[in-house]
Amino acid sequence: MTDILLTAEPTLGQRARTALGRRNLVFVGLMGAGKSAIGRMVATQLGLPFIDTDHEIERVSRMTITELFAAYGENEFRALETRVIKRLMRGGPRVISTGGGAFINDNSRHHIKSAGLSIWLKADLDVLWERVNKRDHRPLLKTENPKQTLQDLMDRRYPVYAEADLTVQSRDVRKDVIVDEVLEAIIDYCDKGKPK
Ligand SMILES: Nc1ncnc2c1ncn2[C@@H]1O[C@H](COP(=O)(O)OP(=O)(O)OP(=O)(O)O)[C@@H](O)[C@H]1O
Ligand SMILES: O=C(O)C1=C[C@@H](O)[C@@H](O)[C@H](O)C1
Ligand SMILES: [Mg+2]
Repeated sequence: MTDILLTAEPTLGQRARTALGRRNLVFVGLMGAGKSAIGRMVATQLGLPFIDTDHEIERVSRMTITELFAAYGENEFRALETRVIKRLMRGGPRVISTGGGAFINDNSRHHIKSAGLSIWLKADLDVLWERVNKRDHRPLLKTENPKQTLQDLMDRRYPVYAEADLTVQSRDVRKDVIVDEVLEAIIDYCDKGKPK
């Protein structure tokens, strides 16, 4: 029994955890990419706490994101989002899923880059649309043509998300497939530059 334990290979999650070290792992990408769902599962595999910035903003403000946008507008929301991200990046390591616009904001992106390994969950329009059109709690998509709005956001934001350290393609496959690809990507990225 003891022999089996001593010779067991580390799991993908354990290898990724070692590679990550003290850094936070920060998920970025558009609404519906899977930052919250995949982020939570990755945190479990890494044995790290998970936090979602949208939830944290709602907790500290005691308002929903929709109420915040309606009462104070997007600029105030972004300022609050930056403060929350700055605070979260000081602690850790943990897995942090950000709201869709967080990495686009210069200040928030700066804080993320300074203390985190960022990972972009990239998805094409049809995958995103299929996921977000079922619920209507996203203020930026309350437009005449939300699918076109999503396309416009992709056009504007994808060049900025591309600045993330890692990219994993989010698509219509089981979530654990994406989780494993995230863990592999962390290991590959952190092993780069190490002598073989
Ligand atoms: N690989 C996947 N296969 C099927 N469904 C998925 C997959 N990844 C995520 N989903 C589902 O898509 C929906 C949107 O995912 P999620 O809420 O995690 O996106 P998000 O990136 O956090 O979006 P937002 O920026 O709006 O918070 C959820 O219902 C989630 O369960
Ligand atoms: O893409 C965005 O700008 C947003 C995404 C959501 O996660 C929320 O943070 C909010 O609805 C704004
Ligand atoms: Mg989310």
